[in-house]
Amino acid sequence: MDNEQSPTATWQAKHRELYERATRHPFILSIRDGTVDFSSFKRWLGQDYIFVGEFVPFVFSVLLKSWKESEIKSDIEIIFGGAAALSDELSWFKNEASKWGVDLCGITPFTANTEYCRFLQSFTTLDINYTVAATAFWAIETVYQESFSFCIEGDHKTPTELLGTCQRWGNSDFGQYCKSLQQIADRCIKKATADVVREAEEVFVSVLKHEIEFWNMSSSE
Ligand SMILES: Cc1ncc(CO)c(N)n1
Repeated sequence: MDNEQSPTATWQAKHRELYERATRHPFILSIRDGTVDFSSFKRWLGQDYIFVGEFVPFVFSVLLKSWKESEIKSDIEIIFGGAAALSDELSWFKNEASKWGVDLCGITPFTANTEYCRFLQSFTTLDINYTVAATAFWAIETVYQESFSFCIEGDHKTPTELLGTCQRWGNSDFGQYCKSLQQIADRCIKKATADVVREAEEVFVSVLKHEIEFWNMSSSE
């Protein structure tokens, strides 16, 4: 894709170092090379279940904003698809947790998770505009897509027990969905005022930082 046509691709390049730290984190690399500590994986699983619980109102708020602000019907359909998939995602977490013996009721969120969830909550107010929220949504999904697809690409040694997890976010349909979210964000950004564009870029950077902290939290005690 031509970078001039895609503001988000420009930001991915401009913030390359941060982007790589989010999408090629040591935790992800340890899954890919098979050295991952399963207790870290279980910690990630329990924490991410809490995160996804907060992600539900976030995604629905993006859906509501697109309903109100976007004249493009396909935007609404794509975001609605993402929202509708969350019910299945929460069931997946419950099922996966029971396989690993993780008790989802007894989990307290760690600081990095609480802070990320608070960040998500800040988007649900109506004064955050669609462009900024759509950028955050795209970035959040894309970090997981790029991270987990790397674990099932090429010469990986990802443990069999973790393949399902990696495929959940790493599969090519999810990749296509992320590309659709990117097109939505790009189209909004191109039409936005300079202030909104600046805010969207800041939000992109914040998502990367929160994702890095989330991986750090999962992989260390
Ligand atoms: C922390 C985090 N980021 C992104 C996603 C993707 O939905 C997720 N489930 N959790």
